Amino acid sequence: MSIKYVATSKLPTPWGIFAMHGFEDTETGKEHVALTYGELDAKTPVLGRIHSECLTGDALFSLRCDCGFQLQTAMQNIAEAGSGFILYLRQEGRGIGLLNKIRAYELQDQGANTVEANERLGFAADMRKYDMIAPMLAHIGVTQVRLMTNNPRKVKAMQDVGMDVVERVPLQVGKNRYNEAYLKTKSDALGHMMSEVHFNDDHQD
Ligand SMILES: Nc1nc2c(ncn2[C@@H]2O[C@H](COP(=O)(O)OP(=O)(O)OP(=O)(O)O)[C@@H](O)[C@H]2O)c(=O)[nH]1
Ligand SMILES: [Zn+2]
Repeated sequence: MSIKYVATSKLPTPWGIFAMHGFEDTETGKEHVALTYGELDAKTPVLGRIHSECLTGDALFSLRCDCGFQLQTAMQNIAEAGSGFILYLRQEGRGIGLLNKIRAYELQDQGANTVEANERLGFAADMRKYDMIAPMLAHIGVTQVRLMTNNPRKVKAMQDVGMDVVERVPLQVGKNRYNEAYLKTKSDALGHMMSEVHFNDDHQD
């Protein structure tokens, strides 16, 4: 793993002006982004999120998952807290890539769940790696984190690279009729920590 810092710019958003730091993984060619807001202090726990790319949810308004809702809520929470970070990791589809995720969605349209679909395509349920987070967090000066996630593997990934996860902050948003089964599978088969949540909207067919 070789992560190279490339450049930093401003990123104005509906929630405030973030700084956007670009990184390149020179082995895979993947381009990752860290967003920071406010002053980050290595001696103080910082509110943050590790977010895996989901083109469909983050950019195309898909209701099949909760990704876009989580990203927006995380950015809003950080702005309200006055400081924080988001690592936006380019590992679409839990690491299988966009086109394989569309293949997996096709199988899900025929009745498979999110884990079965991956496995039928010859992939593990979750192919993500988190070894890029250590150099990215070192660059932005974060060592203690209040991590917004429901995924215990992300907490472990941070601890494995020496981060102090002082708190896990649940991030349960965006439940709707189209992602209800997906969220249940995340909880039942992928180990996500989800309590019963109410629907956030009532989208009709
Ligand atoms: N293979 C596959 N990937 C999916 C599917 N639905 C969503 N994804 C991907 O799952 C990933 C979700 O990432 P995150 O939101 O960072 O994380 P998470 O593991 O759900 O954990 P949280 O931090 O609790 O949100 C993204 O890479 C999505 O593209 C699916 O049905 N199949
Ligand atoms: Zn998604």
